[in-house]
Amino acid sequence: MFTIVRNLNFRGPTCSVIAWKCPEIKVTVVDLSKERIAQWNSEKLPIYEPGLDDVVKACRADLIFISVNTPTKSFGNGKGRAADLKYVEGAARMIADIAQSNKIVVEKSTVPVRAAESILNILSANQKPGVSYQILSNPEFLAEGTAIEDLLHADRVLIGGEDSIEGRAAIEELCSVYEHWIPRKNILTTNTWSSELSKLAANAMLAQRISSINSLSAVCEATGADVSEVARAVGLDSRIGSKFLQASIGHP
Ligand SMILES: NC(=O)C1=CN([C@@H]2O[C@H](COP(=O)(O)OP(=O)(O)OC[C@H]3O[C@@H](n4cnc5c(N)ncnc54)[C@H](O)[C@@H]3O)[C@@H](O)[C@H]2O)C=CC1
Ligand SMILES: O=C(O)[C@H]1O[C@H](OP(=O)(O)OP(=O)(O)OC[C@H]2O[C@@H](n3ccc(=O)[nH]c3=O)[C@H](O)[C@@H]2O)[C@H](O)[C@@H](O)[C@@H]1O
Repeated sequence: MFTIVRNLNFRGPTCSVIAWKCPEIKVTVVDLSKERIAQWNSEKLPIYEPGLDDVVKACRADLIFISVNTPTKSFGNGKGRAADLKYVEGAARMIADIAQSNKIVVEKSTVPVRAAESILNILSANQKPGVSYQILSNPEFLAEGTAIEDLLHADRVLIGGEDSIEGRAAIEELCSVYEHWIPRKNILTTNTWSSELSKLAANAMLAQRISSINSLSAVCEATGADVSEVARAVGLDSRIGSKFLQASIGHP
């Protein structure tokens, strides 16, 4: 999915929040799927959605967000484990094809570390004269069901980029969008690989907590302890914290 925001490109809930918080910015979502386009055009989603062709042809974006799906590979090396980057690579080829001026390409999809390098390789291999690229990593931390709340009151926004004059300028450009509603102190800037890895590390640590409390719930059953009492007692330790300590196969 691409979204052009006064010359930027974004994903669903994120771009809705940007459209709301940044009235001077024009937000346009682009998706390969006609069905998705129709959904964005439906009454449920409050943003205007022109067709993919028009947007691609008129692509004057300065910032382009790649927020495409990164499913688990279903064949080849890493089958059943690794992320399939074919949609990310397809999006990069599309950008290389349409770019007429310098672009900041923002990697919003959840990707393996150094995916930004693959994006840059694709863009560089198809680079036109007078067009240069900066790649930023800006992982999404929202959870489904609380997307808007997570976006509006994000604990932090993470932006990773190249440590160069151009890289830092690109980071600043993206910071200026988020600063419409996120306090600057909550916008973290890092190098590209730290940002990519932090997203995977956050997901892994959240999963570990659920996994640990679920294991403890088996111990509770065997011993007569009550897992919610244990979770509360453990979570009140400020070093541990109370979130993500609900044992279950998935709570509502
Ligand atoms: N959904 C969530 O709660 C979160 C998702 N993420 C990550 O964000 C990324 C996107 O996730 P979702 O939005 O849930 O996936 P999704 O599968 O719902 O949407 C991806 C969209 O990208 C479109 N697309 C694929 N290639 C394209 C191209 N070249 N040009 C234009 N559109 C293209 C597809 O048609 C699809 O509609 C994934 O990497 C996911 O891991 C990260 C955090 C939270
Ligand atoms: O990278 C992603 O895709 C997202 O993955 C998770 O989000 P998500 O999987 O949508 O939803 P969660 O709220 O994390 O819940 C995951 C599952 O764990 C369960 N859960 C959660 C918390 C808990 O204490 N116990 C528990 O069983 C939930 O019921 C749910 O079934 C992370 O929370 C997001 O920050 C991240 O952006």
